[in-house]
Amino acid sequence: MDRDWITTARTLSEALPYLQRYSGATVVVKFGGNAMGDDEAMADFARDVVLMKQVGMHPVIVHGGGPMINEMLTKLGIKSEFIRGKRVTDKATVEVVEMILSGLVNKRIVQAINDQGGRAVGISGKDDDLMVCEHDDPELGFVGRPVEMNVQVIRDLNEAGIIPVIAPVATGTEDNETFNVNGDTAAGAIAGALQADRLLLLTDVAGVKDKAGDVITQMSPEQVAVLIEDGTISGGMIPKVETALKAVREGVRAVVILDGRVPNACLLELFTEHGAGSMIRSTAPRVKPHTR
Ligand SMILES: Nc1ncnc2c1ncn2[C@@H]1O[C@H](COP(=O)(O)OP(=O)(O)O)[C@@H](O)[C@H]1O
Ligand SMILES: CC(=O)N[C@@H](CCC(=O)OP(=O)(O)O)C(=O)O
Repeated sequence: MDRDWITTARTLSEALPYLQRYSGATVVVKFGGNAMGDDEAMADFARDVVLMKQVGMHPVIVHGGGPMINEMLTKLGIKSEFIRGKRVTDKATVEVVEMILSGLVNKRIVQAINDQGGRAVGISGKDDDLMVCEHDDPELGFVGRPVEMNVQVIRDLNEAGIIPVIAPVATGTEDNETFNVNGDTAAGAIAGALQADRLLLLTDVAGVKDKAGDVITQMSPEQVAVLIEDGTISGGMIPKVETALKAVREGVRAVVILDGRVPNACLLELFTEHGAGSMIRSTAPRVKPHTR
């Protein structure tokens, strides 16, 4: 028989313990704008997500779209800057953010999943008051810090066989304000509220790197604090690791930061022993998040 088929059958067979372990598991996947790539890469990602659902997991997709927001802001002549990995967001900027994230990016992912035979529904943090925010830091403007999570809508979609695709835009606690939420922060808050089994943060690097540039495969919360303090972790990696720490404190079993540009990144992480990237697990007692 053709050796390729034998290898395929063996690979499927070797996946059995992982399929059993993750049956019924909730896995929140943060799909970063830099990890998205072209239509083919998007289709690959979508196929992994549909496969996860098919084998009995509950994948929940929270996406970013920073590069797409940058492109539109540049076209419109609106300047933008980041502080500790978060975009300073004024009124004009938050309108562009909502348009790009809830519109363009969200629907592209929804369509890609549906094209692979899945049933995806796109929502934002505003739908059913999923994510209610307060101002994160006054100098960031309309950047939200989630303070109340209402994740029943996600559970309902999961149970109905639907894959939720969530844009990180949220409602404020007063005046119907719209908040721009960092995609990692939103994914962490959703994973915490769902008490997810895994949070995968897909990005454009192989994982969190140490001073020498080598990926750190397992990290403790104490180690992360030191690496931020001494500047080894900077820019967009700061909200990622801060999210990871908060999520494990809130009860997420493990968070993995990995390269979403690698083909079948999610499947490699979940269904093989070749899981790559940096894993952060809790050592501290769990703190229940505020959730409905
Ligand atoms: N210690 C580090 N290890 C890996 N990446 C780092 C580190 N410190 C800063 N970074 C930067 O963080 C980036 C990932 O954050 P970001 O660009 O916001 O990704 P995404 O768009 O996927 O959310 C990497 O491309 C890298 O430039
Ligand atoms: C507050 C804040 O920084 N919001 C992000 C939201 C999008 C995002 O997080 O996109 P990536 O995951 O692709 O970086 C922004 O405006 O870029």
